[in-house]
Amino acid sequence: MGNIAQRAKKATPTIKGVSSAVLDQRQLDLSGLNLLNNPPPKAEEAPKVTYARDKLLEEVRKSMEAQEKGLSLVVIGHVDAGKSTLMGRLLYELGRMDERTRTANERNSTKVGKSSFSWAWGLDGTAEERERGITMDIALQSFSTRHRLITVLDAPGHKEFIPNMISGASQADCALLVVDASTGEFETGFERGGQTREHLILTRSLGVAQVIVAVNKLDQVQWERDRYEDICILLRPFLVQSGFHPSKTKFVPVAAMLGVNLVTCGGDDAKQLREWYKGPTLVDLLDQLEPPSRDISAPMRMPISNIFKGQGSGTSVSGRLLSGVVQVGERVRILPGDETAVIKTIGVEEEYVPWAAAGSNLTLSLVSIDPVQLAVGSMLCSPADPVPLASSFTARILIFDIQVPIIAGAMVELFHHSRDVPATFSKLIATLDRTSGKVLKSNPRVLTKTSSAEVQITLRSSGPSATTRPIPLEPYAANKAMGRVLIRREGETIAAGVVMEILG
Ligand SMILES: Nc1nc2c(ncn2[C@@H]2O[C@H](COP(=O)(O)OP(=O)(O)OP(=O)(O)O)[C@@H](O)[C@H]2O)c(=O)[nH]1
Repeated sequence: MGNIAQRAKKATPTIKGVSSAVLDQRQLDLSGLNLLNNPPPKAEEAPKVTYARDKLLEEVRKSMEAQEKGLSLVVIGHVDAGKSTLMGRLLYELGRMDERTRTANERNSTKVGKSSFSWAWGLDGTAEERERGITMDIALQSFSTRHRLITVLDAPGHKEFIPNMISGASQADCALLVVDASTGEFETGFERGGQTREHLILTRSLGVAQVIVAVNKLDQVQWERDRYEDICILLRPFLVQSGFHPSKTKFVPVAAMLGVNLVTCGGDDAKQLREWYKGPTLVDLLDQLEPPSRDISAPMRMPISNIFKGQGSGTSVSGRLLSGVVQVGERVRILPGDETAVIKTIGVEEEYVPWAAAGSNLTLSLVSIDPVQLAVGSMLCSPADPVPLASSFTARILIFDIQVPIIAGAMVELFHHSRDVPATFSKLIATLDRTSGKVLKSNPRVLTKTSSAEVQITLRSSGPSATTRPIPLEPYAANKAMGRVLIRREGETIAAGVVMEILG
């Protein structure tokens, strides 16, 4: 959880329209999350809500119309494609990283003999990440373009961190795929087993429909136009096959380390690129991303993706608000379990706010709750409209390019937002036509690669003594963001699907 916790530690939020006396108290609360010089614990008072629900919805609608259009972006791609470098350099070019931080990053990365990672230094937060030169957790940053406020989730490229990547992609509206144009490197990432393919399929399966492909490290191939175009030609059909509409797929040539064509295509380093490229920069493309529609009138749903336990001054949780609205003082139910908590503060983008709407990535500090009741993967929801708990359900799934076919009884890992639980394909109900969804065969014996099927999935206990705990899950028809699942087996993603019916 390094990065987000660090961000909370660094953040000194201000509250729009709130007096400084209140601000001080709230700032104290935030520093309380990080336990450094905490004042002695005090009994927590639960604040009261400000708005009646109708008034709040009205307020949210008004403000959404007036606001900068916000969206969250997951940065995906094969290990070492240059994702962290690209984000570090982009933040610097946009004035989100100051010169002092940049020099410190450069000095620190050189000190440990990893000077080529200096741009990634600020994003790859933990000591282990820096030592290994890879991203393990999801780093959260934000920046503004002319028309958009973009929250960035920098996902780890390394194969063993795919579960973190799933957690990142399930919080995103759009994706930035970084590919390495160097000779042989694009091919390695794109081969079976490379993360370029897997990340794209996963991201699309989790509902992300727009993607920008940054073809990076063009300096390594002498800025060759042919190399850039060959990569686009190889990727286009694969993107369509993975379910990205061509109109929602954009390509851009860049060299992240040199800062070429991120914000501008000026300067000496970009001279060779300018000879043949006259198109938009990366930021131009980011600025044109379509903001997604937000489901604000649906019941509140927020899966917990991180927890920061305080000593005395409450506990904070972070995650994406999938649907609905929340406000300070509101009581929320935590599922699974019977507990409720009261929202004391809402942090969005290093600012405290009185309310937040679907689509925002939030840090909520909670009171009137014993922190042991909170777990990563638990769901916060409105007490009046709790999420159903499921230990068995039917789903329509799309099977990936697997080598070992799936049979009834196959043991798998089920991923739903930040949660993963052991499960079994308890029944193979039917194979389906991939396009029309019509039943091709009832009760099939096996499911083979790239087929579509309806199956029954049942959770199982993780050990002989453990009992199976149902998880909060909803049919896709009731709540799109709540009804998507991914299925993995032995470290490989084998299928993605949508929940049809909760059986119990
Ligand atoms: N020549 C060149 N090297 C680059 C460029 N962008 C990144 N690199 C180098 O590529 C290496 C990997 O960069 P990272 O940004 O750490 O890659 P990543 O995709 O974030 O890697 P993971 O976090 O491990 O998935 C570093 O040595 C960078 O300096 C570029 O535009 N040109």
